[in-house]
Amino acid sequence: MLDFASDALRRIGLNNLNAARLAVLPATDTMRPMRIAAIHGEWITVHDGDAGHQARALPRLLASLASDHDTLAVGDWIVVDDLAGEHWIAARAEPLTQLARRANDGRRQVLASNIDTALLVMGLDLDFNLRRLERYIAIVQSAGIAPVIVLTKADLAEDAGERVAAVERRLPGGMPVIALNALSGEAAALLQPWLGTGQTLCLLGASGTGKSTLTNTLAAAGQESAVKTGGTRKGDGRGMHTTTARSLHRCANGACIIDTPGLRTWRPDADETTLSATFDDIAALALHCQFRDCRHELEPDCAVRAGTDPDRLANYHKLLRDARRGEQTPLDRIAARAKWKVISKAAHRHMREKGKP
Ligand SMILES: Nc1nc2c(ncn2[C@@H]2O[C@H](COP(=O)(O)OP(=O)(O)OP(=O)(O)O)[C@@H](O)[C@H]2O)c(=O)[nH]1
Ligand SMILES: [Zn+2]
Repeated sequence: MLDFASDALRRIGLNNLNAARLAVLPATDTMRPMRIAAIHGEWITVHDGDAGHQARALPRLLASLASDHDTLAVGDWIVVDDLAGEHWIAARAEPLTQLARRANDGRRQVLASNIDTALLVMGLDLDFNLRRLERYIAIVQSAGIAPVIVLTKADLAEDAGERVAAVERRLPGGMPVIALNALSGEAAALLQPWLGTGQTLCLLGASGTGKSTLTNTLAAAGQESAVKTGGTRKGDGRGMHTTTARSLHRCANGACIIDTPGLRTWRPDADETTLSATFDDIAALALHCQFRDCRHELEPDCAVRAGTDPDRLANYHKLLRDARRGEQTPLDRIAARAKWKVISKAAHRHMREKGKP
């Protein structure tokens, strides 16, 4: 039986849903539940809430994941076995969420697992791009992760109020939009609703928008509250560490932040394939379309149109168009428009001729 009673695990993000998925894994007395905190090739840093350990994954676990086009990722909950003094990852709990992208070689690459909330960080100063923000939202939501829009540098921007209003107008109602100064301790108070025990967050956004600054501020707030409540740690005597193990940071009220190099360098507007990867359901249906190169627009016997919510499909088409446009040069764009003109003229002519007696 695995032991989940430990507060230490809660501090690195264990919640009831994850615990339930860990509980169904086959486990022996020598196994302990832990979380993946960093991956460097074969060696994986696993954390038990008190300390990090270096571990490797059992080959049969890797093989079974690979056969499902899946891999281990930072944030995964796992059970670790102690075999002759070495740590081995024996099993992985089915992740609640996975943020993935399609690698250059076409393989699915999981960037992080079990993230509840993504803080989509955008600066109110220079980096202000609503389109990119919408793309982050689409990808994050399609992965089952809740987006929270965080507009940093509220202290620097003169027209902050106007820009916040512009974001709110553009996004669907009810989407949280928080403007703040990432350097100020106040940031933790504003984000309090998403920082509860057992919550895991990640920060996504362009370079220089304040992700590190905000992570440090939230982690420091966690430290303060631990001191305030008299929280001392038994064991290794290293004191309360904010950086748990490279990419897993503890913050206020028991939430934690995943900050891996993969997430840092990932951009939602990278390419078309990244985007398609987040619409796995469409990719799966597309295998059953009559035409191999079906675009799921007007083609006959399209399995995607038959099996997908029209609204979701429209959104998918729109995001793809945007992605392509982002990759086009101005000349490409003119050529694409000219091509459409020719096609629509031909279609009109065809209709007119068909209409003749
Ligand atoms: N005044 C002010 N400065 C901020 C705020 N947020 C970030 N900064 C500053 O902006 C600069 C960039 O912030 P970072 O936290 O390094 O940005 P980042 O998103 O982590 O950038 P990368 O590491 O390149 O991805 C730093 O000099 C911060 O001090 C803010 O809300 N107000
Ligand atoms: Zn189709």
